[in-house]
Amino acid sequence: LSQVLEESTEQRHSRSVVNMDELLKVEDDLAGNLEKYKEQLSHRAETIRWGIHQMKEMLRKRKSFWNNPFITYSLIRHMQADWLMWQEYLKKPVGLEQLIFMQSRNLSMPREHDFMDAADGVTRMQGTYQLLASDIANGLLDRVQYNSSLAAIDCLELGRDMIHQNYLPSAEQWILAGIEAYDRPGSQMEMQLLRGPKRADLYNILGQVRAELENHDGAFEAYQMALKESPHDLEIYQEYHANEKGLLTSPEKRPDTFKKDEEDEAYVREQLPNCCSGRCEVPAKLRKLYCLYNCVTSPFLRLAPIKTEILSIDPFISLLHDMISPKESDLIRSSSKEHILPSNYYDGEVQALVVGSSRFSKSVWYKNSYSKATLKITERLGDATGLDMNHTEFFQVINYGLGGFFETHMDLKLSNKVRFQGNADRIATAIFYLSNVTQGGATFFPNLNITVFPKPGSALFWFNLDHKGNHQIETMHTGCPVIVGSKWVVSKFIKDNGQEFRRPCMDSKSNTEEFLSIEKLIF
Ligand SMILES: O=C(O)CCC(=O)C(=O)O
Ligand SMILES: [Fe+2]
Repeated sequence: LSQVLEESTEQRHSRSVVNMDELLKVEDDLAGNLEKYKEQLSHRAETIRWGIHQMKEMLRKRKSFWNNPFITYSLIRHMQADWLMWQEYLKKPVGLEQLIFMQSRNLSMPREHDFMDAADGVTRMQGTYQLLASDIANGLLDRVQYNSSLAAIDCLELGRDMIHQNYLPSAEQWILAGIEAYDRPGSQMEMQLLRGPKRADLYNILGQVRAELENHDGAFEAYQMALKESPHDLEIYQEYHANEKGLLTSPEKRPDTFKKDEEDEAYVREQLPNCCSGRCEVPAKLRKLYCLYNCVTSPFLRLAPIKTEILSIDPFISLLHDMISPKESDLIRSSSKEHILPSNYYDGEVQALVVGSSRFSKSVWYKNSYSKATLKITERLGDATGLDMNHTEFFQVINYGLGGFFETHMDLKLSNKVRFQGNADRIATAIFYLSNVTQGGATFFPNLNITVFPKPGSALFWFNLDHKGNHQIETMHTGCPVIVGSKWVVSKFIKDNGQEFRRPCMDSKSNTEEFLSIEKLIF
């Protein structure tokens, strides 16, 4: 439990963009701190330059007037005292203050798991939207070209992450993208050359990956290139030599493994549905659906009907428009920033709440009465759905960052067996969209091929249970990875206990007079 608590209170920088401004502030402070170090160094260089100049001047004079007693005196004084002073001066460290400042910021710096989270975000995005490593590295994301790119070191680290997870074909593509990044203008900066990786390092790792993939030809070629870049590197030479021998002993090569294998590149494709991009065909039965003004589920709606799009009739899924104003969205987003923590979920295997890999986001729960904005949207949701908002769970404000997602799941908590013993479950779900997402981040129903892209102000609403109280398995859904942007949603789970008079249990849909819930629109 202590581990869970510790994990959930940690920053987990990659799981949301909410605290990105804090991170940018730390980066800004650190750069300022380094600048101070630079100034102190230049000041010191300036002092030394001045000192040398003075000494040379004096030396010239002393050489010409060496027999002058004053000169002799001053030389002795100088040699006895000034050089001691210089020793003290050189002993005085430069940058100690800046080092202490840097160390004081260590706690707010991203940790290794943040870095791994970020790498996971990129590969999840890559897999879901079927992106090529070289495209991502060049800023081409799911057919949209951005004015940004990854440096060789970023590609290499992603390649290493793939090696670590044993996804070698994908690793190969990332390393190739890294080699390509080297040839981009501006990439040969002194700092980059100093920090590495060197081109030879990239070719060397490429050789290792290809050898592992039993692509000996390719490995040999990579080592050759590595040696060309760094001819005196013994380690590379040994690898090269080993492969040369390997080639001689196994003449039957497998040239096809050397080919760029796009299938393998998107290795995580299976983990998430591949229609997050919304380009999949919608089933025929969903194509003829319609929109209408709802003025029936509450008397207030006669004055202010709610624009409602029916996305599916059975199970009932709808998109409700103008459900939350920009001002209310802003209020909820800004007030949640200080409370939001890495999202957790119940893991059946360990029987505990965990901050794990099924959800990459940050979130916080709020009562209906938390603020004016939550009170208002509670009321509006009650009006729009006809359900009793006294029987709901708290609102959950969620923010998704880089590659942020919510793995495919059902919102239900109980099995059919337990549900009918009087325990409350989630009869319906509403997801309010509080922001635009530049790219990606749809809510997707894989069993129906319905993809809903966040539109600020609208709310997605569906029933998780049918009229007899059974699971509606088709309502299984995914929060698709965000490609670019920040996704803000508020979810609301509506309990079944308490809705008996709004959405009564029924055997057939013929008896609908007493029906108050939103399905009244379609029956
Ligand atoms: O963020 C989304 O699109 C889905 C969120 C969700 O499924 C949930 O909160 O249960
Ligand atoms: Fe959900």
